Amino acid sequence: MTQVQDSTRTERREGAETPLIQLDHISISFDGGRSRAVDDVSLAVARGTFVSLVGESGSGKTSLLKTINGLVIPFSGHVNIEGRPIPPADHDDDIAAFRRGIGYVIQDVGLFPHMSVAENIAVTPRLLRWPESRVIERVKSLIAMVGLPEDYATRAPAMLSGGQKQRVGVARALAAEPKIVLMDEPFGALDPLTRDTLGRAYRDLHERFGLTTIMVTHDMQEAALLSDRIVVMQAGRVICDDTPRALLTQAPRPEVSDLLNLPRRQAERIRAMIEPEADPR
Ligand SMILES: Nc1ncnc2c1ncn2[C@@H]1O[C@H](COP(=O)(O)OP(=O)(O)OP(=O)(O)O)[C@@H](O)[C@H]1O
Repeated sequence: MTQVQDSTRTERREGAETPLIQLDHISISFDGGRSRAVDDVSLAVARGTFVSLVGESGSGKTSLLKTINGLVIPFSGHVNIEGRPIPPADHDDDIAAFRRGIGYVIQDVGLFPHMSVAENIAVTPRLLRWPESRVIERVKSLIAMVGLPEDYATRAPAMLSGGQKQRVGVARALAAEPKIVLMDEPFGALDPLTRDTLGRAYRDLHERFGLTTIMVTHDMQEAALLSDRIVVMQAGRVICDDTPRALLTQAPRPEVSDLLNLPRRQAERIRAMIEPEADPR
């Protein structure tokens, strides 16, 4: 898990079958077409792949992510999941059912404050009218899988730390056995150690459940350590789409190098504080 993901695994997956998620020439505009937050982006994601969307603030990552669960409607272009278009936004029941099939984890996890941890995790299975025994079993196993003690099931969200809330958020997103999980800066508000631990725990769940995950992150190290594929966006366009290994070993364009090299430059600056003679500036 702490290793850079092997590119051969991704290539095998990418070639194996029809993409689970297909974005074709997606453009997004919030002002009726005068400007574009996302500009003609196409992306095919094979089943089982973990993709990170990275890029500077305002580059269109969140907007693009939200087209996959229909929270943002593209100005032009098509989104297909398993070869089918997503239901129209005005078909309330269809779009609600469709969204229940996609896990969604956001930075401010948005747990229902009046519900316990277990009740929060159970929301979607109950909406889907799972038998209660199955709901209870699922909640119990997810609480264990995300690394929370069993007796936290009855706690209110207000009694949890940020990292614990985020674990509940992950459990809730996985509760109804989605095939696809979308994550928007899921671990962004956490301290670096918790962030690393939770990221690796999530990657294990991604493998275990055979998920297809798309994660927006600002952290290139996190993207490199967790993903099979990194998509770099700039000003609404994709400027790079490759495996972490390829990105780290080949010479990408300068905008991408800047993002990739930041952790190394920071490490060098810290080293220079300790050993002034090693100052790279
Ligand atoms: N609901 C909205 N209404 C108007 N403009 C929006 C809306 N959502 C996003 N935008 C604009 O679209 C552009 C892309 O925003 P988006 O949130 O997708 O970028 P991002 O790469 O996810 O940024 P960040 O990393 O800061 O979250 C920005 O210029 C933003 O201001």
